Amino acid sequence: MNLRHAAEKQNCKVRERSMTLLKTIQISASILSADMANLTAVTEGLERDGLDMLHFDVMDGQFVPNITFGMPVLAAVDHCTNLFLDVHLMIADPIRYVKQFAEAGADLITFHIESNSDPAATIAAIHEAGVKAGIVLKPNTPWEEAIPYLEQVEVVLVMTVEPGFGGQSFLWDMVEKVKALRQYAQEHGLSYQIEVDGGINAETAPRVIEAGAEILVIGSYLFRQADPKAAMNAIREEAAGLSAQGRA
Ligand SMILES: O=C(CO)[C@H](O)[C@H](O)COP(=O)(O)O
Ligand SMILES: [Co+2]
Repeated sequence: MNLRHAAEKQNCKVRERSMTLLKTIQISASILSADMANLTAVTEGLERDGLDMLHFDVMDGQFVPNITFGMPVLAAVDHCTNLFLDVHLMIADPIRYVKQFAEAGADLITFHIESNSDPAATIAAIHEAGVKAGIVLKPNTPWEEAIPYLEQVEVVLVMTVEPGFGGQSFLWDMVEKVKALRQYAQEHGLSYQIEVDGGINAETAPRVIEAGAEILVIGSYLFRQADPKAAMNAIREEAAGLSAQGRA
């Protein structure tokens, strides 16, 4: 019995898979900072609060010096939520696991360009599995290394901390990388969305939005909030204000 079949036996509602990213600014909550013992309740609460996506940080202890969770956790959450599932693979040779993460419910799979799988083949495998594909750049990887793949991907994820751990401080130099990727998309008529991940909070969010980011991964900041809905709305209002001023 595969994971999807097994999870369907649970008494959870079946999620309608959304294959479109509709809103201008989307918030993807990194469950790395969530109360893992109460993941279903946390997910349901955030969905009610208007969250757009759930971000799964998959770490293997090889590509990054930390180990988190894999397909079984994704499959269990998939069958308890309608939220879009954003899977960030921080693993060696990610192409090996594309099919399994797709079967477990991923809507978007992002993988590191620095990993040892061929990026073009990995993007093709993700698309073949019926899932949106994205490439991830570590802070020290120049944005230009993404150029050969930018026509193929739906998302480019700019790491704004070193991958491996939640709760780190935002690397301000990454704002220029986001700007460069936004400018390249405009100049070449490309439609990839820019996602940022690491150290996003009320202070850093406006700066990355202004630079051109559309998907914000928020972990520790969101899960620290007494009122996550108010925190998400404040960031969206700030984004709307920047947009009205022509700054985003
Ligand atoms: O990919 C990640 C770490 O490798 C996490 O998604 C990221 O760090 C989010 O957590 P926080 O908002 O606490 O920085
Ligand atoms: Co992440």
